[in-house]
Amino acid sequence: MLELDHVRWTLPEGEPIIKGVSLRVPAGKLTVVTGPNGGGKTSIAKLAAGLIQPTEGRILLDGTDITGWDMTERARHGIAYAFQQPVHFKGLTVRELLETAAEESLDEGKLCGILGKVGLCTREYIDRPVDSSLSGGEIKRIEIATVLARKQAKVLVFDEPEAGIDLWSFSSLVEAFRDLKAERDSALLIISHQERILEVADEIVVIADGKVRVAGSREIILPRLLDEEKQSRCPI
Ligand SMILES: Nc1ncnc2c1ncn2[C@@H]1O[C@H](COP(=O)(O)OP(=O)(O)OP(=O)(O)O)[C@@H](O)[C@H]1O
Repeated sequence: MLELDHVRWTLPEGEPIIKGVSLRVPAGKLTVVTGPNGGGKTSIAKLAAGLIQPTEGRILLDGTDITGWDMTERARHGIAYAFQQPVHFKGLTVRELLETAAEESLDEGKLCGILGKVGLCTREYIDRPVDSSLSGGEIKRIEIATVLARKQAKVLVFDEPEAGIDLWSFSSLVEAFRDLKAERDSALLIISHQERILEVADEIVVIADGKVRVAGSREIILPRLLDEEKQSRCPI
């Protein structure tokens, strides 16, 4: 389980962005963080992955205080993170990237299986270099695939996996999240605005203005959010 315990994150200039957030991402469950633009969702994902450090509060992994650990240390201990804006891994092919993530060599069948989950069904991708010859949507999907490939990961964090992804690939991705929940005991944290991702959540946390506005089971929170949306009101 990943826990944020009264976490605050303040910019060096003194502006508070995350204003005392506590949340739990239990193993074997899918927790979706949603809320209005600029509310602090990506900042929470970055705090979880160790890209930024809290100004106050603690971050715990299975009860161990990992607040001071950087991203590399957290990755080594099983926290995998797919960025909202994907990064390029210069000089690596798709195969090398996925094998590095999986920490084993993967045959074509396994590689295609992982790529198929993000809608990249053809074998031609396997030996392509991960560089600017790939489209933004392809890079994004390959990055998500590297997180899916990390079988040993305890915590998987996806920041807006829907961004820049076509409808067909998105459908595969929603199925991949369903499968992840069913097949693994990892804690899943997804930042998303998408109703179809909210529909597969176990828990939903609504973040606005750097605070948790409401949190609870999907059965309780989703109908409220959809009702607010119909009335074009902010979910707070
Ligand atoms: N490094 C930074 N410097 C200055 N402002 C920042 C920084 N990081 C985040 N912010 C600000 O903090 C607020 C929260 O940003 P964040 O990216 O966490 O929001 P979000 O909920 O993920 O938004 P979106 O839904 O648009 O992706 C925004 O107003 C953003 O401009």
